[in-house]
Amino acid sequence: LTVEVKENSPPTFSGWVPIIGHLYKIIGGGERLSRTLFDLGEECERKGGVIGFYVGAQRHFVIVDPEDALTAANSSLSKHAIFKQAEPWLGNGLITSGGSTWKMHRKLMNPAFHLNVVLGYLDLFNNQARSLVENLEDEVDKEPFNVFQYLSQTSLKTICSTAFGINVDQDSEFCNKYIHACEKLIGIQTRKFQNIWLQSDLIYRLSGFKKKEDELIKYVHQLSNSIVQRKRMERKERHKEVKSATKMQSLIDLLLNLSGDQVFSQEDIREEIDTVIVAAFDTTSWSLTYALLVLGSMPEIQEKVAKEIEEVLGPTDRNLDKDDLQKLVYTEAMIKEVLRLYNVLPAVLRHITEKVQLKNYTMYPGDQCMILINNLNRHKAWGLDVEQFRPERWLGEAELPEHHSAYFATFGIGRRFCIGRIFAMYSMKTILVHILRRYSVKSDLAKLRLTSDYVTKPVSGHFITITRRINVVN
Ligand code: HEM
Repeated sequence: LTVEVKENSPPTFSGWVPIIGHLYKIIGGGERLSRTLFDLGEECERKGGVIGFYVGAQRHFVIVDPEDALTAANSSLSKHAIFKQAEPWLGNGLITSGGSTWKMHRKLMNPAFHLNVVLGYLDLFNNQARSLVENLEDEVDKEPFNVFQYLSQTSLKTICSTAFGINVDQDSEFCNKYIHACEKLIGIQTRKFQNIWLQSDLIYRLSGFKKKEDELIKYVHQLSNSIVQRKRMERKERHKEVKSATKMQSLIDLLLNLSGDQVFSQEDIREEIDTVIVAAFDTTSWSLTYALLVLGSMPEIQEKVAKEIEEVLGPTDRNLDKDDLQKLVYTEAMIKEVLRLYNVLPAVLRHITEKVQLKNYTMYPGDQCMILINNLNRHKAWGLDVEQFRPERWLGEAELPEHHSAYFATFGIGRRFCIGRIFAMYSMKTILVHILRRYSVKSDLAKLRLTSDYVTKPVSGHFITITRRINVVN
């Protein structure tokens, strides 16, 4: 009835009890999970950067030490047990797979996320941003509203029209239901992980969760199936095998070409589409929501961004191009600072398959590992003002911590870092510029309360108001 002490074990998180370990600290809903993640991070920092957290007898290494985090992320590429819950939905897509499948798929899919491919989507980013700004007209000078509802539609339509080449602009109702279904699925699967009795097939069925989950999965698979069908038909009509050996093909063309070569099965393609869609739209739209919340509460920063936009784009309503994106340095710094302080994914989670030597401790096969992004992003190496929202820190190398890849973990760290990072940055920048060119935003960040459904999201305090800017061209 004691913790099994393996060689080189880290200190144990407080509150361990026999048999269940710390399990009782995660049972419940999202706010409970959020609280525990926060406590884990705090205690881990106090105890030197690595601690042990036990879900029953299952040991988790909780890591906030940047050097150990990088070692762990690079030497353990298999995903944590929580991702098992998502397999009926995402199968063996990039997020859930490990080992040789992940290695092969990642290598083959990398070219579709290359900078030049993303730059080729700029017109589509602009189109989606324009249509968002038009839709936001309904909210001008009105009561506070939930901007996530608009941003999630835009982010979903953006990923569909770019990486998958299909236009779902007219299907707003389907998009709404799709977004809602993904949110529900992530919620159900996180609760299943937290509340261990739900992991019994019998109880899961009896609780009604299984039926709900099956219905939701059937619904979301409609989109990936229809993407494959539509694209296959299009290609047939055009007699066009986009056999380009170049790096410039969209993800759907790349996947369909690989299926023609028998490298990817029909199932593999569907799983990768489902994976990329949810990985892209949910993270991006919450990050944009946080950006607007921050700007709405910090008028001086909002005005600096607006001024830069006017200087770079001039008094026109034109689309942003590649050069504009490069010139918008303060806007980019502001987005990075939002991502640093309001990271949407709380942790990088891994399953340990081989012995891994950290600085002072050893992880063994069968252990799980939880690298806390929030704590890395707020490491003392950022300086005394680490908690302060200060975009200027991104404007010169001198202000950034040395080796800052491990201190900025919002997109993950090590070899499994986010494949869509460039896509995310460019699409978010385009959307924010279009919004801020036309509107001023107001919000009250002090009221923000967060929860964790694996994705960190607000439960309250996230509504904004908008007014039209004076002296803007459009
Ligand atoms: C602000 C937006 C985003 C954030 C904060 C974010 C964050 C992350 C994080 C933390 C990981 C996990 C890394 C790990 O497990 O080590 C990840 C993985 C991934 N992301 Fe993103 N992401 C964002 C946007 C996107 C976009 C736009 C796409 C696609 C266009 C995308 C596709 C993926 C995929 C497919 C993976 C799995 C990669 C792998 O394991 O090889 N993400 N992302």
